[in-house]
Amino acid sequence: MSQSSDNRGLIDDFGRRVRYLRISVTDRCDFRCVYCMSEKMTFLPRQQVLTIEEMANVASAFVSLGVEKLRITGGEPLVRQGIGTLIPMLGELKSRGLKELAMTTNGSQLVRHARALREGGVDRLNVSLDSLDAQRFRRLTRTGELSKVIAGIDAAQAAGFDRIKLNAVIMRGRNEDEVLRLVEFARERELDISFIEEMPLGNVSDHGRDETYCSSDEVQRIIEQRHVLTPSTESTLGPSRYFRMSDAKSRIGFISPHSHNFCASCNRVRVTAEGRLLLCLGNEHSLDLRAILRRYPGDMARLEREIIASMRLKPYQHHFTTDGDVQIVRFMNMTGG
Ligand SMILES: Nc1nc2c(ncn2[C@@H]2O[C@H](COP(=O)(O)OP(=O)(O)OP(=O)(O)O)[C@@H](O)[C@H]2O)c(=O)[nH]1
Ligand SMILES: C[S@@+](CC[C@H](N)C(=O)[O-])C[C@H]1O[C@@H](n2cnc3c(N)ncnc32)[C@H](O)[C@@H]1O
Ligand code: SF4
Ligand code: SF4
Repeated sequence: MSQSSDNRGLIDDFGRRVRYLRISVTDRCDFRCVYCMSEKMTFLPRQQVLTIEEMANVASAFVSLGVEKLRITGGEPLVRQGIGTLIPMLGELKSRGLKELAMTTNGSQLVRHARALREGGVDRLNVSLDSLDAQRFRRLTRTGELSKVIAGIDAAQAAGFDRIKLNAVIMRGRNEDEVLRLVEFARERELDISFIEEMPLGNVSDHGRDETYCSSDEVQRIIEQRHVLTPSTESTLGPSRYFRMSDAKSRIGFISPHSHNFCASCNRVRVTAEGRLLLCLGNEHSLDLRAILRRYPGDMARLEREIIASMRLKPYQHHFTTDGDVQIVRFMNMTGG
C-alpha cells in the first residue's frame, strides 16, 4: 500500500513543508548561456539519465506525498526525447492532487511544442529572456536566436498560455542597461517578468561572478525611474517577490538569493536528470532515486518511504557569496535552476 494514505506530507527538520518539485528532464540544451554553462560542456551518457517512465514514477510518488506544484526544467526540457509522452502522464497527476504543472524553457522550440504542452496539461510557462537585442542575445546564449524565442512566446500565447513569466538574469556590464526595455516588452504583451541575481553554480569560464553581480535593489531602482512599484503579497510558491506596476497587468518579480535570502520559506526540492533527489539547490545533500528505481522497479511504497526519510537531509540554506569563488561545481543545467 502506498504511503500516500497516511497523508503526512514531506516536512524537513526545520518544519518546512515541501510542496513544490522541480524535475530536470535532461542536462542537454541547444543554448550555452554564459551564466549557466561553460562553452565546452560534457553531458551525461543517455543510460545515466532517467527514462520517461522513471520520471513519471518519481513525479507520481511526490504527488502521493503531497506535492502540489511540479515544474519541468532542464537543460532545455523541449530538447528531451519523449517530452511529448511525459507531459500528458504528468498532466494526469492533476486527478490525484497536483494543482499546477509548469515548465521553464528557453523558448527556442515553443513554436513546435506550445499547443501540445497546453493540451497535455501544462498550466504555466516561464521563458528565459535576457536581452531584446539579437546580437547580444546571441552573445549571452552563445548559440541562441532571439527571433525564435519571440516567435515561441507568441505561439505560447496563441495556444492559450496567459500567465507566462519571463526570467531575466541581470549581469553588470552585460544587460543591466536593458532592464527598462525588458519591462516594456513584458508590459506590452501582458507577461510577468522576474529579474534574477546570478548564482555561483559551476565554473562558467566566461566571467568572474563578482564582476557581473547586480543586486535586485539596483534593478528595482532602475525600474522605479519610470514606474511606480507596489509590493504585492501574491505568490506562485516560487522564490519571486512580486510588485505590481500601477498602469499594467504585468507583475514584476525579483529573485534575490544574495540580497534577500528566501531560504527560510523554502518549500521545494529538485530531481536531476540522472535521478538525484537534491534537497537544496545550493548544497549537495541528496538521495540516489535512480538506484532505488532500478533496484526495486515498480516498488512505489519503497520509493515513497525513501523520499520521506530524505527530508532530514534538507539543509537550512545555501551559502552563496558574490566574491567570485565557485562554491558549487555543479552547473545549473544539472538541476534546472
Ligand atoms: N536559490 C534558489 N533559486 C531558485 C530556487 N527555485 C528557483 N530558483 C531560481 O529562480 C529562477 C527562476 O526559476 P523558475 O524556473 O522560473 O521557477 P520559479 O521562479 O519557481 O517559478 P514560478 O512558479 O513562476 O514562481 C532560476 O534562476 C532558479 O534557479 C530555489 O529554491 N533556490
Ligand atoms: C537552468 S535553466 C533551465 C530551463 C531552460 N533551459 C531555461 O533556460 O529557461 C532555468 C533557469 O535558471 C536560470 N539560471 C541559469 N543559470 C543561472 C545562474 N547561474 N544564476 C541564476 N539563474 C540561472 C535561467 O536563466 C533559467 O531561467
Ligand atoms: S539557462 Fe537554460 S537555456 Fe541557458 S544554457 Fe542553461 S539550460 Fe540552456
Ligand atoms: S537555496 Fe536551498 S534552501 Fe534556499 S530556497 Fe533554494 S533550495 Fe531552498
